[in-house]
Amino acid sequence: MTFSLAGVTRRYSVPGDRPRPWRRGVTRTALDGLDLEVPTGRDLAIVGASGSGKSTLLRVLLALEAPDAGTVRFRGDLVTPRAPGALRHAVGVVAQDPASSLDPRLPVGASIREPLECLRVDGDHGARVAQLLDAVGLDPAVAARRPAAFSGGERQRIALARALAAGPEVLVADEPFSAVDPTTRARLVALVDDLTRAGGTQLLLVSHDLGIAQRLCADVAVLDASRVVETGPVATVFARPSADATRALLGAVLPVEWG
Ligand SMILES: Nc1ncnc2c1ncn2[C@@H]1O[C@H](COP(=O)(O)OP(=O)(O)OP(=O)(O)O)[C@@H](O)[C@H]1O
Repeated sequence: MTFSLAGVTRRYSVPGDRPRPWRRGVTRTALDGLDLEVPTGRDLAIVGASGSGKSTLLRVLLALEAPDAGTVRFRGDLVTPRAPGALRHAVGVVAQDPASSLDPRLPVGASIREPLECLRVDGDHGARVAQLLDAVGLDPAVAARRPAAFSGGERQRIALARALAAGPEVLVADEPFSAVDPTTRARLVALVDDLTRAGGTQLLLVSHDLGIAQRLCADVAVLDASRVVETGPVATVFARPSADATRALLGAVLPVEWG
């Protein structure tokens, strides 16, 4: 198994709605005894309504946050924020908001180079940055520019280049195609497909778009109210959903009509 999550609960304390001095903190349960197994080599899409816990699941799975209860294992080993083990080296991450993963003060070439330096990857880092920019369809000469000089779609390409820089075994991507127009999105989806296949990289994708989930992943996990309610091969789950939440997601896809 690449990841195994057992009985994972994650709660947040947030200020209540009432004005002071009556305000009391309330607890929000983002993950509630969640179980999930991610077999090695099977690309997995995580889908679910807004607020179902998808981004929290990724943060806990990446050992960026500790669960309040339950365990997270990466290739059989227990991982925590203090002891992430092999996880940090093996996984590349594309955040929901590409702007947030790129330092606005750094030229994008330096941002892409950073994981190569942090993980002490051998070889000519300048040549690797040029190769990565080329692979995501950008002119290597743009390495000297800062993120503000790029469009949203270009920043997503740069974030992808950075996530793939050190040749990760797993790419974890949280809604990486959300901030772009449909044509750019289709190009980015094809790019992720090509680059993960070429590098033998396993993909773990959070997406609101069921079509993209189906295009890129073999398996799907459906989240509802802080738990995984259904998992299996995408084709089977979408053709014969067993959970109400899956049926609701499938029913909410707007058909395109023409002619
Ligand atoms: N840092 C936080 N502090 C307080 N509450 C949080 C925090 N992060 C998440 N939550 C709450 O946990 C629940 C799950 O949030 P999460 O962002 O994981 O959902 P999601 O499925 O990724 O949603 P979306 O599809 O809208 O991104 C929500 O009720 C959210 O408000």
